Amino acid sequence: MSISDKEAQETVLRLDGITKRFGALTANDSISLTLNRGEIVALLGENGAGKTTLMNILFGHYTADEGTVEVFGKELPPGRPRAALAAGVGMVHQHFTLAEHLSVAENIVLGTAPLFRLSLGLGAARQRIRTLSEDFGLKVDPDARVSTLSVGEKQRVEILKALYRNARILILDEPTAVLTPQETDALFATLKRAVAIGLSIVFISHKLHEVMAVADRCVVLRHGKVVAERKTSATSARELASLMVGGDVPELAPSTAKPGRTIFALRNVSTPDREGAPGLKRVTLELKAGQITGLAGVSGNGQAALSDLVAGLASPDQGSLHVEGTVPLRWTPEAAVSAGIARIPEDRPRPAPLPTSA
Ligand SMILES: Nc1ncnc2c1ncn2[C@@H]1O[C@H](COP(=O)(O)OP(=O)(O)OP(=O)(O)O)[C@@H](O)[C@H]1O
Repeated sequence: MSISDKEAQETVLRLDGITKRFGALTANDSISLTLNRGEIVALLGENGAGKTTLMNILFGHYTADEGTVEVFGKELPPGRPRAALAAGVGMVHQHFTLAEHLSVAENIVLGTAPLFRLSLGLGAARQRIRTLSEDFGLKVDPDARVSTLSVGEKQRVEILKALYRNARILILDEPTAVLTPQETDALFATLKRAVAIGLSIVFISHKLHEVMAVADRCVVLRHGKVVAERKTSATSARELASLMVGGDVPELAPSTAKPGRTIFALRNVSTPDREGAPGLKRVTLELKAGQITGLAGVSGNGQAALSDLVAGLASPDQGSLHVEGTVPLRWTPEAAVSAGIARIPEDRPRPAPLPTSA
């Protein structure tokens, strides 16, 4: 089943003149946005541009000061969290909302049927999940316990959950942040299948090459306002970047600096696993003066442990840490600061964890 040109022109979601103020701050400033049937729209904007606020209004978690939300031509009552879901809008959050000890099928059905039915067997549900998995290329075993799944599989469960509730509009909040490149390709294949059969998608992302690969249209927010809207075929990652920041993005020239002496080193360092996050396993790394060292990896594979270690919030269990060629007697946040190390955390509003040892 594919959609006709006429159906493709149908507007399935219309946000009209949405304004939301928090005290003196206008987080959303008269935002209007439409999504058509069979379309993927990317919502772009720097941190704080107002994307989350806008989605919170769509899902009724916040009430807009001005403006309306229409889904399939019907205005949603403001401030009613279930209204968007009931109208066919599904959200796939960056942080999953699954019950780890339940199976995939139980998680998907949870909330759609009374609890006692869960224990009466999930025969029909399981079959429907299998059909949806096949139709959308979302491979996952309905009987697997969620705690045993990879991050990519958990995301597939979240998407299945929305589809099982008959969502015709999917909102994906930074869905590739936690995925490997292969999982990202598989997700994009799923999204293309979904729009080919008439679903519509809002894709929130900062990754411009991904937006260019998957979106039909891009809407750029800056300081709470829609500052531009482009067909993806008529723009470039460079133009989108400058629209997001509101100025030219300087061309990156290759560094001409010559690496100097080693100022910080880890030799065979291991740190304990913590709250489900993996620690480091025998990591060796050298930072030289005049050099930028990049760390590649999907989040959840030890980056947080490394960052905590460098900032003095953790000490090595095994192996050694060297600052300017010497091994500090005690490695604490104070020692790290005195060694000239500064840390800019990923999640600025979240307080830093307390040191695990010191
Ligand atoms: N509940 C709130 N109370 C006060 N200010 C808020 C609230 N929620 C958001 N803001 C402010 O509104 C502005 C827009 O924030 P919002 O979270 O919508 O941006 P965003 O584009 O989603 O950013 P990010 O990518 O970091 O999530 C920010 O300045 C933020 O500090």
